[in-house]
Amino acid sequence: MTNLQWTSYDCIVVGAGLAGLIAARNLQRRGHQVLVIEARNRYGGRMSGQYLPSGQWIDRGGQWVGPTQERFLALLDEYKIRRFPSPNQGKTVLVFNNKRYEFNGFFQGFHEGEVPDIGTEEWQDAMSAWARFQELAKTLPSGYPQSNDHTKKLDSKTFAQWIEENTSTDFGQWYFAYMARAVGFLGPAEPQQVSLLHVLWGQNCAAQAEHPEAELIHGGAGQIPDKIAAELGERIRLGEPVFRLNYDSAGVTIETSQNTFTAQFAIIAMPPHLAGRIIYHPPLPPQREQLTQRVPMGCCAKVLISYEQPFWRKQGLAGVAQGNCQWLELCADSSDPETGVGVIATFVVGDRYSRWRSMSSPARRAAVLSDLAIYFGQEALLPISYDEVDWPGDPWTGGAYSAFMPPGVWTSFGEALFTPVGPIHWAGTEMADRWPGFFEGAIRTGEAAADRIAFLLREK
Ligand SMILES: Cc1cc2nc3c(=O)[nH]c(=O)nc-3n(C[C@H](O)[C@H](O)[C@H](O)COP(=O)(O)OP(=O)(O)OC[C@H]3O[C@@H](n4cnc5c(N)ncnc54)[C@H](O)[C@@H]3O)c2cc1C
Ligand SMILES: [Mg+2]
Repeated sequence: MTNLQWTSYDCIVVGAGLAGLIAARNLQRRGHQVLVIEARNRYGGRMSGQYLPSGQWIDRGGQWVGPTQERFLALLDEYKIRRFPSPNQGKTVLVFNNKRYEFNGFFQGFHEGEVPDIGTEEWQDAMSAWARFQELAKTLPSGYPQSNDHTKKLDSKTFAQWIEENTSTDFGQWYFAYMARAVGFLGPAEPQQVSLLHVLWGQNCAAQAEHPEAELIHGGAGQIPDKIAAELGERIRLGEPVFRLNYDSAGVTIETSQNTFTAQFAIIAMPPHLAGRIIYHPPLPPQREQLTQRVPMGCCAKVLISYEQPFWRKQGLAGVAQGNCQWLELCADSSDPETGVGVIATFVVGDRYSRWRSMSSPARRAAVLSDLAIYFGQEALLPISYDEVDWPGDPWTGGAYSAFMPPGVWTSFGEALFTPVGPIHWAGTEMADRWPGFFEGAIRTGEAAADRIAFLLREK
């Protein structure tokens, strides 16, 4: 038997990630009685930071912000949190099929600056396919993918099929696989796992060309959850997984591992597959049940490696590297100029992750450092700290950076992603129609859920 709590709330928010915290804060600011229930013993979910003994911060979850992420920028301004440009002065390293290139440019779908010396045919192959990819993305209207003949056709294909049909060189193929795997395109995912429609949609509403990784945050994004939580005070309960939710037209009864709470409304603010693990009574509509069986999280670990200094700069390198090395396809300089410590953030993704995760901990570390040495030289072998964040192994997230849609999911079940069920409303970055998969998307869905509940409470 759990404890029945006699206070009844206007709204209970389940999940104290960024979306849930924003929803609860905004409702409380309007004078509503809210309660936030969080499974973990910390706030923030995928927004999570840590200070190292060197005084350097690292973001174990998300870290970057870009110029068109308006709501996130506004939040940073509101809490007077300072930003700095992501360090990118110097040459980018590309390693492709064991050959190493340095060039004064960068590509991430779009291309800027110098072209790597990869071969004209290879480069043209990638660039012309990229132009076709953008054209195809433009054929979709804005907003969530709707179901019609055109979208169904796109949703019946994997991204791997499209790559196969549209590129003719090894480099061209890798260019797109890298976009799906290393950069994300919402996921990330191996190209054969993700719907073509999903990556086209991601290109429209969360485009790399808008530079979502333009800036970093002094002290890290991980400081933000505590600031929002401070405003909510004792309205947040940590370490209480919600496992059951009963509902009817009058409201919800929510059971955690310790207590039972009641409210007029609930906002479930977490990735869809985790929302699907709660037992609902009565059962949710079949459409929603089917959806949450089909929305996997990206298979990705984040690794943060720090050095006494950003040593790569002495060699004229930017600390940005990309390529088809054995383990790491993307590395980014994440050093805060105010601490002087050098930090590389990198990711082990997809099938690489699965192989890597099955190795011993010393072997995993050696694997990451040996790839870093290929990109940046032998000094990479001597870090002052090494942190792995195994998001797929974390039961309260289940992967990184976010969920993605396999073929057929958007057009058959997509609507259930955002459709409320009686007093139950949904939030979380996965259901944003602008910057899904990013902090910005999480904030937007938290704000929208709070607006809707505030409106419904006024109507009651
Ligand atoms: C490695 C990594 C790198 C990323 N990089 C960036 C980046 O650079 N820039 C960017 O903008 N975004 C980035 N992201 C994405 C960003 O972190 C997320 O989009 C955002 O934090 C998601 O917030 P959310 O509130 O929607 O979900 P979450 O943060 O996942 O919050 C869900 C919460 O629900 C809780 N929960 C789950 N089940 C239950 C239950 N049964 N009962 C109670 N509570 C429960 C969880 O513990 C969690 O706290 C990254 C993410 C990762 C993991
Ligand atoms: Mg979060």
